[in-house]
Amino acid sequence: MSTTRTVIGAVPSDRIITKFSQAYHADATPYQKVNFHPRVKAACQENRTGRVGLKITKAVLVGDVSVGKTCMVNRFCHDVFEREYKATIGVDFEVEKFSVLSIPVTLQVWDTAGQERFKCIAASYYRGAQVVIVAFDLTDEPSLHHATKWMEDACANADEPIKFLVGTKKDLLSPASYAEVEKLAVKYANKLEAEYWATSSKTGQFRAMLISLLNQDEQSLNVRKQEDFELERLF
Ligand SMILES: Nc1nc2c(ncn2[C@@H]2O[C@H](COP(=O)(O)OP(=O)(O)OP(=O)(O)O)[C@@H](O)[C@H]2O)c(=O)[nH]1
Repeated sequence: MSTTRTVIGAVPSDRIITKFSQAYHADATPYQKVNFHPRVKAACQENRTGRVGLKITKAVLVGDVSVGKTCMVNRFCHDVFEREYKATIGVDFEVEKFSVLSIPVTLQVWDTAGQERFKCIAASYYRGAQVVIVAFDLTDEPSLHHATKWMEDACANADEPIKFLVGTKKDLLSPASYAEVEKLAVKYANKLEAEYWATSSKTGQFRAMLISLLNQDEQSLNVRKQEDFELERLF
C-alpha cells in the first residue's frame, strides 16, 4: 500500500508536528502532558534551540526475533509492507526528517536484531537513546513477557528515555482476542512506565504512534553536545 504525501518545503505534511497526539490508551501512559512546554515553544518560536536543541532524536527499537520491528520501520519510513521475513543482522538505521514547531528535526530509528547472537552488537547502539521502543507480537504472549528484559537492557545505557511498549500484528487478531491481550499489555506498560500502542504494519495502523515519539518536552532538549557531535558525523 502506498499513499501520496503532500510535501511542504522539504518536509511531507505528515511530518509537521505542531501539537501532541493523544495516547493510544488513556490508562497506559505515564506521559500526561497535553502540549509542549511553554519554554520549548518560545525557544522554537525565537529559533533559540541552537546546537543542543530539538535537532536529533535517537529512537531504538528492540524486541524478540520476528515480532515485526523491521516491518514497522519500513511502513513508517517507506510506506511498504514486506511479507517475507528477513532477519536483521546486527542493526539497521533509518533517518526521517520532521518539522517540530517549525524547527527541523531528524529522527533516527535504530532497528536492532532480535536474535540472541546479535544482541551484543545491537546493545552497543542503545547508548544515548532518547526513545526506547520495545516491540512485542500481539499473537505471541511470551514476546510480551520478554519486554521487561528488553526494556531494562535498552534503558541501561539511555538517559531517562521516553518509553514505548508496542504490540504488533494487530491485523491477525479478532477484536475479542485483541481485547484479552490488551488487558495484559496495559499491565506490562504500567509496570514498565511505558506508553502502550497496538499497531499493524500490514494495514498501516500505526503512523500516529511514531509521530507521537516526537512529542518533545524539556527533557528532550538535553541532547548532550558530545552525542550531537558524534551523531552528526554519521551523515
Ligand atoms: N500479519 C502481519 N505480519 C507482520 C506484521 N509485521 C510483521 N509481520 C511479519 O512478521 C515477520 C517478521 O517481521 P520482521 O519485521 O522482519 O521482524 P523483526 O522483529 O524485525 O525480526 P528480527 O530482525 O529477526 O529481529 C515477517 O514475515 C513479516 O511479514 C503485521 O503487522 N501483520
